[in-house]
Amino acid sequence: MIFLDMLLHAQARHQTYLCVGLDPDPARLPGRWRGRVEHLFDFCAAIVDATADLVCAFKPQIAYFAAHGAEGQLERLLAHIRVAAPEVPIILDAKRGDIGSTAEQYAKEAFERYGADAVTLSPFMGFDSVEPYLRYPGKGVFLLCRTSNPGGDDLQAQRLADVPGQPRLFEHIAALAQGPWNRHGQVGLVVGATYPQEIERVRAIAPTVPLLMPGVGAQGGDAVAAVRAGWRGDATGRTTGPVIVNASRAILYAAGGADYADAARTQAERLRALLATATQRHAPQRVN
Ligand SMILES: O=C(O)c1cc(=O)[nH]c(=O)n1[C@@H]1O[C@H](COP(=O)(O)O)[C@@H](O)[C@H]1O
Repeated sequence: MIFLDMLLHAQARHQTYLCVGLDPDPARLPGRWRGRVEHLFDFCAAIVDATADLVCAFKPQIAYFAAHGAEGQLERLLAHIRVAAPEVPIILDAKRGDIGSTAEQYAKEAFERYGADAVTLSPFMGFDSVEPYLRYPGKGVFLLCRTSNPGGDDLQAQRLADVPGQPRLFEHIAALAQGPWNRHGQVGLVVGATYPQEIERVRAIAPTVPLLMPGVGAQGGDAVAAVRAGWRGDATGRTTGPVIVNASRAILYAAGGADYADAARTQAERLRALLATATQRHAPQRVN
């Protein structure tokens, strides 16, 4: 199944906009696993098992594994998600961006080595740095647009004097993602839940692309405002502009002891319910 269909199907089936980010920090592992890199997989797999029916995506962050030479555990984790939650798409958070020949290798890593359904990318180097990922039919890419961090403004809010209307950079990225860069419906955007006004603006420019919205929980973003700004549906409640709200630390480290997976589930349930209030008239349509 292609990424977008998987996403909409998981959203409808699990009645959720929640994505759990898998960012395992060895220093924050529970109990006797604390500081022990060899337990990154065990920790994340338990989180996956505890939350699989509450999410529309999982988003493993590659740096949390690569920093410790634990890519093998990341491979095992993706394989585990496939078995434990075959209906849930996996967004590999890698934020790659490089010339075409190198991008081909990164695309191979994301889609062939790890078997992800989508990947996060920086659009900074232009379309030829994104195109190698789009050669994988049905796979998704999420371009950084208006990121969740305050420093995102440094570049993303700058106006482009040579583009008609002098849009801000993030607005121009949104227009590219909705239009010329999105030849086969594979492109989405990353917009921080910390900036609902900018989400509103991005949605006006890019009405149908999926929006990945990190920044709730630890970064203090307003989850409900973000969904209200980003989600679009028709009169029947069918999603026409999907949103995916990511939370990592708020769920992973909801408790520091043996009950960490139960606590993660409780947090995920709370956040899922909160997100549902944002589109109360139109919960994702249920499918079997
Ligand atoms: O691409 C991302 O996922 C991303 C983009 C962005 O603008 N801000 C952002 O926080 N992220 C990622 O989303 C996750 C947020 O983690 P928490 O703040 O713990 O929920 C991390 O994995 C970040 O790398």
